[in-house]
Amino acid sequence: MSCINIAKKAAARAAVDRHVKSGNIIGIGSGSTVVFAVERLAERVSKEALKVKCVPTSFQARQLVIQHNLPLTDLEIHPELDICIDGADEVDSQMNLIKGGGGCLLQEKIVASCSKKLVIIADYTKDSQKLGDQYKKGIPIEVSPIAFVPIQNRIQKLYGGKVELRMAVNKAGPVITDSGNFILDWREFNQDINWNEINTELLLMPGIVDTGLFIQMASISYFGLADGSFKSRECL
Ligand SMILES: O=C[C@H](O)[C@H](O)[C@H](O)COP(=O)(O)O
Repeated sequence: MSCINIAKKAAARAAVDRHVKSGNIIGIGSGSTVVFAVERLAERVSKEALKVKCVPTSFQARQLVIQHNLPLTDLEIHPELDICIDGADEVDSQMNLIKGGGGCLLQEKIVASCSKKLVIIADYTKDSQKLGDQYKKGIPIEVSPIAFVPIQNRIQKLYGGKVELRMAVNKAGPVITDSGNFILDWREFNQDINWNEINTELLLMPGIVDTGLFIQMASISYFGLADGSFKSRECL
């Protein structure tokens, strides 16, 4: 296993072992790190007869839950969750996150907002002082397809940097999210920005469905290290 995967697995196991209890309704995030969390959850369910129900945050998460024979539920049946376990593309020193590198952010944010606790699992490369220190692919912004050009122009004019439409791989045209929208990636932004203010301003722009900025939503982050150990950071 690569160092990165060893680290992802360590963070995922720590989160599942420390936070999941029998009876929990759990939000299942998206991405490659969450795969290790679902594996560990399935292991605990079979070994400890742990009773849990899972709310997926994406098509990928739903498939993962189904493949591991974990009980599925949704926000209509369980609008309040005990915990949501999810990955991140970057975590800053204030526990602000960039998410959506894999195209999932809207459903992740909704499920996280319904959870008592958002637990982030990530490898050591995601642990930053400031957003943009290490993650260079930009801040994902989910937009209604008809609005992508006006939003692109408005963000560049107001805040600078470069905003690009995310293009699909193995399909002509843009990435379409699980909710049928486009994704803009905002790169080369000013890192000393007040993310809370900017996020609020972005969310007020008609056409922006949501942003990959998760401001002060996470309760704790687990960062796996290359040797299989981990460290954690809690929200102050
Ligand atoms: O769109 C994807 C999600 O926000 C992921 O949670 C995030 O990109 C982290 O994914 P990974 O665990 O693969 O680094």
